Amino acid sequence: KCNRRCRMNEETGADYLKPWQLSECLDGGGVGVVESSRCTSCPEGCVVTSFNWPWQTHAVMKGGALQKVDPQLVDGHLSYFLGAVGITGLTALLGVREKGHVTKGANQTMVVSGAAGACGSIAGQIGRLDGCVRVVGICGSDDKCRALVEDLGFSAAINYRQDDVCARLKECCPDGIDVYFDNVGGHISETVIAQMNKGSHVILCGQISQYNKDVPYPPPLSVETQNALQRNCITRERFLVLSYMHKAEAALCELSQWVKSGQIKVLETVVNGIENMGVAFCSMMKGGNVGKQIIKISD
Ligand SMILES: NC(=O)C1=CN([C@@H]2O[C@H](COP(=O)(O)OP(=O)(O)OC[C@H]3O[C@@H](n4cnc5c(N)ncnc54)[C@H](OP(=O)(O)O)[C@@H]3O)[C@@H](O)[C@H]2O)C=CC1
Ligand SMILES: CCCCCC(=O)/C=C/[C@H]1[C@H](O)CC(=O)[C@@H]1CCCCCCC(=O)O
Repeated sequence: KCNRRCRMNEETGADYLKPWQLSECLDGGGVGVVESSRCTSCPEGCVVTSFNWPWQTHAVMKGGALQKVDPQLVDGHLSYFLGAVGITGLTALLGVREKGHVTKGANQTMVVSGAAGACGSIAGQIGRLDGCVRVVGICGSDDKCRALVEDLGFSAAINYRQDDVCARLKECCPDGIDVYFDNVGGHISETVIAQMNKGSHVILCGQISQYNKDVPYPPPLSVETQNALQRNCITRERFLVLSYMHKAEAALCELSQWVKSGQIKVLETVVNGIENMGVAFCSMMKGGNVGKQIIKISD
């Protein structure tokens, strides 16, 4: 079994995230301020983040398990450390840079699936900043499509729940597709790959449409799509952000500058109060968020 609901299944084959345990506090990415401390490296008042932040209003945590961050990097907007200037931004930036082969002046077209989610909304903007002349997003509602084009500067957006994805891709990508940032997998990705140019590149970021299925990661493709990859010399290599953490510091500086200068716009769906954590989590699992899903516990 290799699905990627790593926190909600005993055996996923992923070694980077362990399942939540019954009767133990749930955890996830979090950021906050130290209220009192016996740790010299994390004194009172400093801002810290962790991938294993307990879902509590207050928590006693080991200093060694926390990463100190500089609020100036996000102009005080601390939730950005969980998204655009955190693991999400790193996934988008390093995914594009390591696997996308985006080249300025090469007249490339990028397609992003899951484009209005946390990673996709940043990845498309990075594609544009790095030199793609056209960036097309695929997502699940007209409101999300509007946000991609009007707020984030995508060239076009396709609502996969309503539009004919194949026909709309042909319209929006008249020169074919050179780079595909794939967050979702399944039939959407097979439709995109069928329109990819010779020597083009798939950034295999995630396959969220397949995560509830009992299939290996990455999930198998149809024979037709495998043939298209081979015939057109399309690369499709597995990408995991944790394999590139030695590049994180420089990448976070770059993301911070782009966010502070407004060249990257950040979308967040913010829900207030720890009592709404469960509702927000379930909404996120159904695509209810535009940009990063954030729960604000306190000021
Ligand atoms: N490789 C790596 O190192 C990492 C990979 N990831 C992967 O990146 C991807 C995006 O994660 P992230 O942006 O944080 O998550 P989000 O939940 O913010 O966004 C994912 C989006 O995918 C869309 N989606 C969900 N189910 C389907 C489906 N069945 N078909 C089509 N679209 C669907 C949803 O929007 P809608 O359907 O409305 O468009 C949703 O908003 C995931 O696959 C995740 O596993 C994340 C972190 C690191
Ligand atoms: C310990 C910090 C984890 C940081 C990496 C990360 O963010 C991974 C998160 C996964 C989570 O389990 C749910 C997901 O959707 C995330 C991505 C998993 C898909 C990537 C698969 C890559 C691979 O295993 O090759």
